[in-house]
Amino acid sequence: MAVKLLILDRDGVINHDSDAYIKSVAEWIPLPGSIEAIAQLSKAGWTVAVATNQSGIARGYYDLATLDAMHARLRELVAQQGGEVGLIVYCPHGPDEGCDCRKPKPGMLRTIAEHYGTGLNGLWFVGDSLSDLEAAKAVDCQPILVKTGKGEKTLGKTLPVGTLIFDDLAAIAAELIHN
Ligand SMILES: O=P(O)(O)OC[C@@H](O)[C@H]1O[C@@H](OP(=O)(O)O)[C@@H](O)[C@@H](O)[C@@H]1O
Ligand SMILES: [Mg+2]
Ligand SMILES: [Zn+2]
Repeated sequence: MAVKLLILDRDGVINHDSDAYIKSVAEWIPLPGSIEAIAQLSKAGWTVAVATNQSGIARGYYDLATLDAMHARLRELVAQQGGEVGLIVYCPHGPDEGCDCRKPKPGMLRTIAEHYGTGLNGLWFVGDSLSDLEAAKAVDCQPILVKTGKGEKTLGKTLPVGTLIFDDLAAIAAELIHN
């Protein structure tokens, strides 16, 4: 039986993104339909995990307490709709630190798969940036591009072979729940 585990990028997929980074809970604003989509998936038996680059920590734009508060808010909103959010993994490092977790490296995807005791092959990883899709490809996940956030801009780039494209997270939930 296929593992019902969906991995999501955060900024630009779950919530609005900003070139000025998302620096506070007040700036962390869900995209239309994203909370409902996560709740519906959860109630349909899917585990929804998150893998997010958060270089704003390394850059000093916000601290870990603020980042945790954003994720508590996400969990609270999904719980209000009767669903739950699974493991949230973030990379707090800057681009020049050479860590193993910053996308396009697949370290966070590996962490999530190990946490749930599953392989990565074919797991859907949903992102709005090319680095998300490249991370997916690196570990044989299925790269999924949404047009929200930076997705429209990413559409203009050369995408990994096999990338599937959806308008938004709601469309992905509809596809996974009803097929
Ligand atoms: O989309 P996810 O991975 O959830 O998070 C992306 C954020 O960490 C930020 O990533 C930054 O990229 P750099 O980290 O500066 O290259 C910029 O793209 C920001 O606009 C964006 O808010
Ligand atoms: Mg993103
Ligand atoms: Zn890292």
